[in-house]
Amino acid sequence: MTTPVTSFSVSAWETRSRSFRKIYFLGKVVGAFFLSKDWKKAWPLLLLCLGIQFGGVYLFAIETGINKALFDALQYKNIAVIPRYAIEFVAVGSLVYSLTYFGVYLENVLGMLWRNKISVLVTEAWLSNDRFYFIERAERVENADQRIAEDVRLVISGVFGIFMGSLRSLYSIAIFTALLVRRSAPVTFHLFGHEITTRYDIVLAAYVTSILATGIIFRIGRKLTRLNMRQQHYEGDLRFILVSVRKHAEQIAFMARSRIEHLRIVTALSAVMHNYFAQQRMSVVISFVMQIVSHFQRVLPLVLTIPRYMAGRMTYGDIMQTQSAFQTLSSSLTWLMQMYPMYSETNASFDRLFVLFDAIQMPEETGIALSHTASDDVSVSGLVLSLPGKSAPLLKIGHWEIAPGDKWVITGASGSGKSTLLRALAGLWQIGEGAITLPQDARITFLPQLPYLPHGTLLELMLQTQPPSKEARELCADLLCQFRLSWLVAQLDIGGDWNQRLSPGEQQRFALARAFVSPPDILILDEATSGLDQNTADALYANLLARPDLTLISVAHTPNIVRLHDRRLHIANGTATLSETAPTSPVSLLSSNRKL
Ligand SMILES: Nc1ncnc2c1ncn2[C@@H]1O[C@H](COP(=O)(O)OP(=O)(O)OP(=O)(O)O)[C@@H](O)[C@H]1O
Repeated sequence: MTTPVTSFSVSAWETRSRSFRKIYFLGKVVGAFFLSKDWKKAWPLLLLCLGIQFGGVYLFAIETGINKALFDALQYKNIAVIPRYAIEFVAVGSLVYSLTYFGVYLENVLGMLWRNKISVLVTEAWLSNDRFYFIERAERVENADQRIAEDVRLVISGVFGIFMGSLRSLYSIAIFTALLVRRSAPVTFHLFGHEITTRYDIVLAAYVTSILATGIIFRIGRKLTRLNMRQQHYEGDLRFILVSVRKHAEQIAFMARSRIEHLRIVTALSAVMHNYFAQQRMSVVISFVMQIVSHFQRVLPLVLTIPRYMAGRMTYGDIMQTQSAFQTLSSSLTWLMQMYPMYSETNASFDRLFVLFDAIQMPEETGIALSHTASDDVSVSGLVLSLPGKSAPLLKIGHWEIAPGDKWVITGASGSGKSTLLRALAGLWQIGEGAITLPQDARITFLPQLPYLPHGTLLELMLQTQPPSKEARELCADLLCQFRLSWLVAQLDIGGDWNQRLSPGEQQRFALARAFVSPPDILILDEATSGLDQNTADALYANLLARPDLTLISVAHTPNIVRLHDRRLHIANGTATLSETAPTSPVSLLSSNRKL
């Protein structure tokens, strides 16, 4: 049983409750950036962002004071001080706006650094110990790619936005509530038969209207949140279909399925469009309600302060300052209360990301012990391969010993478990029981039926992580010639999608050539020459068999390939039997094909 050893590892993960695991993951998302060696970048940036936020709110409060003084000077025709206040107003206003934009820039930088860190860690955890393979094979998580690319971004921007927005709103509420307390007057009203008197009429008006506005918007907004989430889902479905058409272009073209695919795309597009229209209708309603509320909140402080102005208890500047403070307080209160939709969207993304993380951390159900020893032999004993959710075993092998230089072929009917056995040897199939030991110092290379050729030049694809030295280039050229791809030597530096350009048989030859850039001690082939004609397959096998130190384990169906091996593991009725192969010695082939 293996637990992924990653920067996110935690012991006995599966024994913890889901809530614990979620909180742990949230702690990791925050701690992996702010408590890691990145703290030297993270904390100064965060403190700078907070300073700018608080400074901006504080300066805005000062700006409202200057604004008041300016209007008071106008009211009392005190012309001499007007230029000074006007300059101060422009200077402080410019500073507020500059700080706001600089703050947004810094927040974006911090958000991107944080997102990058978490994406790197999640990707590392996903790719470590072949977790991505087990998760895909068991179909445990859908669209892992989308979760890494999209949900990390949404979670970071959501968590950061909620944190910064809440602090800014709380500070703003404190400052502008204090300011409005000074402008408020006593008011008496009746509520549920009780007479209530408060000294803070303007403050009360701001809180009550904000709560009411939030209630209305929240009611309508819940539907919008659902529509937003559905939109993401529909967009994801559309992307998935388009990617799958691109990936399976040839199969679709041969099957003449383009009309069906077109219909699938049109249906997915239609779901995107209809949901988008519903989303837009709801957005218009919400914007309309918000505009009305905001107009009302602009007029309300005037309604409350004008009688005091008329009675000479307030200046014109007081009215202007009160109105501005009232609007800022209302929008801060409303923001704080409207945080719920943002929270629910962030929570939905967090949940999706957590499901992936959880799947990565969960150890595989396993009974097969794979270990590495100092022995040169590969040894299999008491092996039982099972399928998920099925009690009847797929395949049983009592004892199987593979000595260095052995050439084994695995045969059996389709679906008998040949590839599954190879997966078990590679540590990619652990369901069952028994033990497999592999030589610890041997280089083992597995070749599936079709190789993985990501975008790149042929030289990059061949060398993988090795540096492209002159010797390495010569070796690649020689191997391409050995495996009958001499025409590719001139194209070593050409990049592109070689999976598309090369025929399956050429891809198989390329994979064999690539395998010998770092020559393996044990080469395991899963029908890795199935796309070749008999002569070419024979010749390539002759090349492999001519390497006496190379241990070869091949899955093959064709008798000519089977005959080339000196030992055979045959699977029938769920049981493996070991034997020598037919007497056709590969030696004659070797002599005629020694140089391919
Ligand atoms: N992830 C899985 N979940 C459930 N069943 C699986 C899974 N992977 C393989 N199987 C089943 O295990 C059986 C053996 O599959 P395997 O690929 O090993 O057969 P094979 O002998 O290599 O077949 P072929 O010669 O056609 O390649 C098949 O019935 C297959 O459907």
